[in-house]
Amino acid sequence: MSSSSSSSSSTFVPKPVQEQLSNGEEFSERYIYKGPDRETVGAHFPVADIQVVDLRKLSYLSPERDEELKKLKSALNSWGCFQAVNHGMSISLMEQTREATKSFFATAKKEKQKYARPEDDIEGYGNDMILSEKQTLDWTDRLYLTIMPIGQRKLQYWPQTPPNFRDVLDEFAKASERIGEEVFKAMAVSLGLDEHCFMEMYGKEPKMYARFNFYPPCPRPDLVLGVKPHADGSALTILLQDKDVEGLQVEKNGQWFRVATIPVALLINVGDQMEIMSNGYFWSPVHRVSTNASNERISVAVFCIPDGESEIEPAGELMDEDRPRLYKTVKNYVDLYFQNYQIGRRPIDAAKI
Ligand SMILES: O=C(O)CCC(=O)C(=O)O
Ligand SMILES: [Fe+2]
Repeated sequence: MSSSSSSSSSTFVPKPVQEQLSNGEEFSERYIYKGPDRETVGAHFPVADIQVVDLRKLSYLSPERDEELKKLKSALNSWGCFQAVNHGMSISLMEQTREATKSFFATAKKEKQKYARPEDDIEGYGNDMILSEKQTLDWTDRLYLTIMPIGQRKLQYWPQTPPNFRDVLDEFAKASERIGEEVFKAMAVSLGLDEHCFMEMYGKEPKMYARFNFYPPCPRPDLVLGVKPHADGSALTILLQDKDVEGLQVEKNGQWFRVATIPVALLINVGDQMEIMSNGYFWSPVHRVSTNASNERISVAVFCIPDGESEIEPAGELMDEDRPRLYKTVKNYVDLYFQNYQIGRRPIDAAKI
C-alpha cells in the first residue's frame, strides 16, 4: 500500500502515464528510480516458491485442515504471502473484474477525468499525491476507491464506464470481504490462537480499499519501476493479478524474486498491521512492481485496514520469555505509515520496540 496521504497537500500533479505515452513525449526523469537496489531494476530474477494454499481445506469439515493450516503458517512465516486457491471468488468474477479494469483504463481521457482524484482526497482516478520534489514517480495510473463499509463508499468516483463496473466491483468487494475474514481466522488458528483473536483487533468498522493499477508499457524497464519497493500498511492485502503479464517482485533475505501469476489464484500478503498483531511470526514482505517494454499490465489490490479506533498490538499468547514483545501498541497505523513512507523510512520500524 504505497498510495497516498491524508495530510499534506500536493505540489505538482503529473499527467497520467498513459497520456504521456500517447502524446509521444519523452518521459520525465522523475520516473527514474534512484533508491536502494537501483542496480537491480530490470534484472531477471528466479520465481519465488510461494506456497499455494487451498482455502477450502481450511474449513472445519476438511480432513486436511491441519496440514493446510501448517502450510499457511509456513508460507506467512517464510514469504509473508501465499497464493490462495478455492477461495470462493468465482473464476468468472475474477475475469469480469480484470476486464472491467482494462476497459476503464481504455476509455477516453475525458470519461476517466470524471472520476479524477481531487487534490485533497486520496480517492479517485490519477496518481498518488506528490509530496516532495524528490519523490520518484511510479509508472502506473490508478483508481483508488473505498469498497467497505458500504456506507463509506464515494460513488462519485465509481466509474460508470464500462456500464457493469459498479456491479462487478460490488460483487468483488463482497467476495473479498468474505475471503479476508476467513483468512484472518485461519491465521489466528494456525498460531494456536482463538479464531476471533485477529478479527477482534480488526475491529467493528474495518475499512477495505481497492486500488486498480494500470501499468502501461514502459520504454526503459531498466530504469523505471511500476511501483517502488514498499510493504503494505494494511493488515492483509488481497491481490488479483493480471492473468498473463507478470510484474510483481518480492524481497527475501536481500534478494528479489518474481511472483508467478496463477490465473485462478489470489495472492494474499501480510501487511504491517498483521506483522504487529502476530508479534512478527508473520511478516509483511517488501515488494515492488517491474515495468516491461511491450505489454500493459493491470492488477487490483484490496487493502484490509483495521478500524481506526482499534488498538493494534501483539496477541498476548504470542509473547513469552523466549519471545519478547517486539512491537508497540499502535492506533490508526495508516497515519504513522504515511508519515514515515514520505521520508523514505520503513513505517514498521517506528512500531518496533
Ligand atoms: O501490481 C501489483 O502486482 C502490486 C501492487 C502493489 O503492491 C500495491 O498496489 O500495493
Ligand atoms: Fe503493495
